[in-house]
Amino acid sequence: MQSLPVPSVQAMVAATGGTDVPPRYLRLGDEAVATDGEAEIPVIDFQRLKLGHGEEMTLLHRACQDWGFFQLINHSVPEDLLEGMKSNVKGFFELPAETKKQFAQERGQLDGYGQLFVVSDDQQLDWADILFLNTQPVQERNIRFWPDQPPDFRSTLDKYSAAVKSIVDFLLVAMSNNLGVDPEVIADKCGTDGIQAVRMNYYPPCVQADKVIGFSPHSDSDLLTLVLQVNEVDGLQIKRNGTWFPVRPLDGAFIVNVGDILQIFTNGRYKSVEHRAVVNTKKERLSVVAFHSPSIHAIIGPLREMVAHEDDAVYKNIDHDEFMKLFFSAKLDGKSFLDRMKRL
Ligand SMILES: O=C(O)CCC(=O)C(=O)O
Ligand SMILES: [Fe+2]
Repeated sequence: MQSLPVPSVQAMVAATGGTDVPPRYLRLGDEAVATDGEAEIPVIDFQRLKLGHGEEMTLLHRACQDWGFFQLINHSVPEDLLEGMKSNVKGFFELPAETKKQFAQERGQLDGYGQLFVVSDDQQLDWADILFLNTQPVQERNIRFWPDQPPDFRSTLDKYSAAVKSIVDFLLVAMSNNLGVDPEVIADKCGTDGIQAVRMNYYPPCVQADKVIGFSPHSDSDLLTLVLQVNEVDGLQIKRNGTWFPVRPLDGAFIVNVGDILQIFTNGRYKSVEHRAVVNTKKERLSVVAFHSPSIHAIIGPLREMVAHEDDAVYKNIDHDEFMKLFFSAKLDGKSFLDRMKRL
């Protein structure tokens, strides 16, 4: 795994609340967490997509261009695997703090329990109950940080991550076809060492839920993110045309976010989605978020096939390694990070 900038003491204290890892919410002040009605979020049926239905392909293309976001009706991950993943994640967060701390992140690394990857004094912390694990490439796994409790946590995450990755691989081929790009182009960027990381989020309830934020507005830095909501508590919101909308996941559906790298690869044709998470006054909320990125050795920049003339490139070319370091040292602030990737 690449090493990250070493966090300042101030950032570390902010990130961990000292030696403990207590829930600690970021107050919003007068900024409201209110949303505005419901949005008709695109729903894509994975089965129909696999069967090559033209309508579903068109829907997918529109969703990526206009929303950067859709729900994916899942027909591929078996129900018992989804349920197993949910119960293992719940089980982990219910363990005593002392037990969870055995899997605490180490400085400069991403894997493990906690928020040490908050490396900038400027990047405010939302809350601290996170377990982040690199799941692909397999040789980059740091099993030392994979909980061995509940007992089948590791084997379940192993199966779940493989199942989710194959959905993403399929979606990237369908998207390439929609864009008129040879699917091999993105496949080559991922190579045999495309990155997948799974972040498990636990948002404790907060009596002043309307005055705090669970996860600050941001877009994901990757190609595609698949989110699984673990319990019945909603909290994810997306921003569309300047307005925040709540997301109510359909039963058995994944939420799919277009990430910044896909926006960059497509030179802005596909748009990453700005989103945030709010919390509940009485109930905790849990989510499992799987991020998918190219190989760490790939160049991040507009694909040649997406740029008619060199001058049309909106974004610069940057090493993935450097891109990640910049991302993890930046403040979570809507889509401002992506703006910094623009050519001058
Ligand atoms: O908890 C959620 O639903 C979303 C979390 C999120 O956006 C993330 O982990 O990047
Ligand atoms: Fe996110």
